Amino acid sequence: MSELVMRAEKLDAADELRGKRDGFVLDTASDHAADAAGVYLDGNSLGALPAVVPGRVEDVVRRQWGELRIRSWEESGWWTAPERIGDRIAPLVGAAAGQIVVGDSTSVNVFKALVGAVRMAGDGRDELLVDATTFPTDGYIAESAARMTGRTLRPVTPAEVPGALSGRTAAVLLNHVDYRTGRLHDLPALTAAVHEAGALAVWDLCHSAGALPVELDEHGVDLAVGCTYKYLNGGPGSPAYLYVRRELQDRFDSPLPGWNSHAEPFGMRGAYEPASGAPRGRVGTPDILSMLALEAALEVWDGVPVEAVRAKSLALTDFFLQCVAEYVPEGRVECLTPVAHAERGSQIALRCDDAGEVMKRLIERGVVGDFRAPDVLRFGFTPLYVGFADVERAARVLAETLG
Ligand SMILES: Cc1ncc(COP(=O)(O)O)c(C=O)c1O
Ligand SMILES: Nc1c(O)cccc1C(=O)C[C@H](N)C(=O)O
Repeated sequence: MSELVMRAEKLDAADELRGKRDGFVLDTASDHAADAAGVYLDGNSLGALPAVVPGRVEDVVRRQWGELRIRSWEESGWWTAPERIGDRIAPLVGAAAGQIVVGDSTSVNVFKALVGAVRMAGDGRDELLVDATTFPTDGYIAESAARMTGRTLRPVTPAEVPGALSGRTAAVLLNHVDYRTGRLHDLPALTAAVHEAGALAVWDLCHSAGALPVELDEHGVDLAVGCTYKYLNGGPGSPAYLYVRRELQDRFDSPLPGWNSHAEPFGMRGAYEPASGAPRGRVGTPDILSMLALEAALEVWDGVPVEAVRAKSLALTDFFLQCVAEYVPEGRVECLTPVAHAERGSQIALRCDDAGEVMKRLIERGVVGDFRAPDVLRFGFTPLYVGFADVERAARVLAETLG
């Protein structure tokens, strides 16, 4: 047995989150060739299925919808689900209750948050800064938000943000973890710099929530958005969330003031009067089936401290880098993810010229990561269900695939 295989066994034996894996539906050895039983390293795109979800969805469909029908808006708690589930996500992102609402896609929430931030910043500030390296949807929406609010959009890298801030800056949209490289940005320092300039900080948490501590309240983040289908395992297209810091809630002027965000939705009034608190971020009728699947999925977090998840995440990515260094011939791949823990999220991105082909072959052998154009192999490590033996096997199969 190789030294790395033995090391993986030891690390797995000492892993306090080991038992959490049983709470997920994952491949077993019999699904694949014995030497490459499914290793799922794509939870940074779509989290695996928590075992409690199918039964819950069945109950929501058959009993809550099929039998209770319209009564379920009250009796099954459908109407209040967006805030209730927001409060379930809150501790995972360091937020006190009452500040997060779940619903719509991340893209839609980026729009609400950015336009809301610009409106709160006031008329004198005519610039909007956006992370130039962002996942494309954030950039597209920021461009539209700037155009609609009459602001100028300035794309800058996160490192350039402090130098780009001025009295003209209304708001800044940043990513906590870069979707491509897995680089973790300094949320406390960047938020403080944005505040120093008198602007609002809006963070996209898609690649950090559920993988590492976020501490929104502690660092005074103004608004934040995130998806729930990656490290929160809510399922394909599960609803996203919007955080508006408590002190800003009364000033938040949503650009999508649908009837669900009205102070009295069933008053059916012609004049709009916004609800107070987190419900002000709602728009229209919530997507109950996805929303309640997410609520069930979040049960896997019961009793799991985010700090333990972070510690395991770093141990997994450290071990992957060690295995890659050991198995893959030098120079064949280039690691784009920072080695420093303070700068690393929960994924490793490796650059190689034939990345698209390599990922295809890896997936054929049961090691599932993903390819991001033009030349990046991405491997996401979800601490709740990825183990150290998986990591060793993935690196070994990668080396064999690279030839
Ligand atoms: C950083 C980031 N923002 C936004 C999105 C997606 O937004 P949406 O949920 O609207 O598809 C993703 C991934 O799809 C992402 O990685
Ligand atoms: N949301 C996705 C989808 O609907 C299809 C395929 C992939 C996704 C993703 O989430 C991509 C992901 N945000 C990324 O970091 O690349």
